[in-house]
Amino acid sequence: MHFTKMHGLGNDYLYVYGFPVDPEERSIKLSERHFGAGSDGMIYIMPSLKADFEMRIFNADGSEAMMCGNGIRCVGKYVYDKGYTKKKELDIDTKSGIKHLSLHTNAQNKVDLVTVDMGEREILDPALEAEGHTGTYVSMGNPHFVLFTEDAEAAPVDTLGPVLECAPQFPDRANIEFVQVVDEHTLRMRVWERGSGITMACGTGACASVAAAAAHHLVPMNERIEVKLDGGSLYISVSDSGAVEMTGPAAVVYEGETVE
Ligand SMILES: N[C@@H](CCC[C@H](N)C(=O)O)C(=O)O
Repeated sequence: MHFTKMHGLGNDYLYVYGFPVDPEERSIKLSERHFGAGSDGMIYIMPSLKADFEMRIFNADGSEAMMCGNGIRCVGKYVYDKGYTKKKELDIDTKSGIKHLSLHTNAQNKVDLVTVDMGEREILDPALEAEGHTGTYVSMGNPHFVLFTEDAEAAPVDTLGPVLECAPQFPDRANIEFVQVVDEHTLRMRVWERGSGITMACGTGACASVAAAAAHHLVPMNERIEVKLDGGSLYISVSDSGAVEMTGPAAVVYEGETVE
């Protein structure tokens, strides 16, 4: 099986054109960082009758995700740079609906930045208590629990993250974001991702964090907010109606072949 390892701010997935019979097992095996290729999961790209392409996302533990913000930007780069499309305005079908992408190209006509219409955020509970911690429960198509903290660097991401991921309040588990408000246009976020653990960035998590911060009037609506992640920055805005737009980079690491 041919794959392309790509990343969005260090959130790395193996991208495959097509869909295998055993996506869960492949993701567990190939994502493993010592015995596999090493990734936060796998993303499959396919033709679609409803949109330009379809994507399916599998976390490193084999669970399927509804949406991936960093992944969808890489899908845009994958299909354009490899010549599957000449369009720079694209619709991608995901398990959480069709998302619109605007591709930005460099002097070599390669995609380096992608803007995504992420659809509407849903604030499921502005002040949910789980395991003694109060946070904002947000859906970006996938579930996020956003905790505001004074110091994101000191947040216990590796110990509290897995506990909250599996808290009884989240029957489908949840992605956990630890967010510090730096100023009214800047957030610092660290993340524990459902099914993958600590990652260097989470696009839907960054969108959920800005949505939660806007809901609590910590950042303005309708303005670009910088979210600083371990792997770099995303730029996100939330409109009055709750529509979320995200802009960030997409990059190739290498092309690979599995040995069956
Ligand atoms: N890294 C992603 C989110 C991937 C899916 C997530 N772990 C889930 O299970 O919902 C992103 O960039 O959004």
